[in-house]
Amino acid sequence: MSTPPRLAVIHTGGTIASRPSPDGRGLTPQQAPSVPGLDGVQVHDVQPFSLPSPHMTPAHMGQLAALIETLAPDHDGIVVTHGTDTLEETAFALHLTLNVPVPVVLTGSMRHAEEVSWDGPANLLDAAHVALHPSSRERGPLVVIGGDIFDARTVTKIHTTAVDAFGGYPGPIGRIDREGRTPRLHYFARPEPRATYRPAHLNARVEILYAYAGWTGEGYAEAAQRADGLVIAALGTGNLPAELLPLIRATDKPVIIATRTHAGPVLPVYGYAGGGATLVEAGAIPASFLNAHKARLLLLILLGQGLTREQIRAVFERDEF
Ligand SMILES: NC(=O)C[C@H](N)C(=O)O
Repeated sequence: MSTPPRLAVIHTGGTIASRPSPDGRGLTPQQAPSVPGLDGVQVHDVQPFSLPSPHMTPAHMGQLAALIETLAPDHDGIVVTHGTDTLEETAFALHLTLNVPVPVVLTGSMRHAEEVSWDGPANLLDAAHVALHPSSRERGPLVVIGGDIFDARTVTKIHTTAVDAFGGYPGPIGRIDREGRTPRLHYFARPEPRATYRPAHLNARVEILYAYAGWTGEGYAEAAQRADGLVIAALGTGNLPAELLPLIRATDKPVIIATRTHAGPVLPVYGYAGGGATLVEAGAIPASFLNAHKARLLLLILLGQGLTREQIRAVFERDEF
């Protein structure tokens, strides 16, 4: 007789574990959900903490990575339930640091267990099927919501309330549906090799500044003084008002230029003061296609690994993530 597949489900909180709190103060994580209808699978539930995802920190992400590494040798797949607000950050931190042979799939829900449109069970079952599927191997951590399968590098939350709350350019890398009870899973591309990192710590201070028309650098000097590195959610292809150029030139810590635009790369093409080409000439590092909060995690991890500004530049320039 063949041994049943072994699935670990790590519960971390979020709406998928939430209900209205008895004191009437709103939703809070209370009870981890169980995977519905997974016949013949050995499920091992683990709950390292139970947090609303706005309370997640890089330290929790590191704790989660260590737990996954411990569980991986004895399981065929791992599902992580997580609040959706910062799910993409945890997924990307795991993408950058985890090197385990079994699929790791993050999921959550947008509606809680007492709503008519409760999407937790279906997302959890989809995530379990994806995690146990052999074609999910070697793809890095995945995110499964509403039947769509996303890569941790590109996935982002795109809606505050809709059930299909996740997207990101260029979109899902696969799809899971069910024919009756049989899962039907398709990937649209083959797995790619990926760099992983082993930071000694996740304590670097990396702050994000958000650019806007008329910004003359308010908050920049203070942030540059106290942080180990900065990320700027800049404009368009990575441009800023002219006043930022001398401030960036005077900063010897890494300054990463991401974009507040929701899709597309940062490219140093404009040569006016504050244009992307002038920022790079002044020492800034383009974030490629990473959004600001993912660029922040990559910088935090590279700083934790002790890389210099030029080594950090090389990682971003070569898309080694
Ligand atoms: N849908 C959700 O999970 C949102 C919730 N605020 C969280 O991220 O914990």
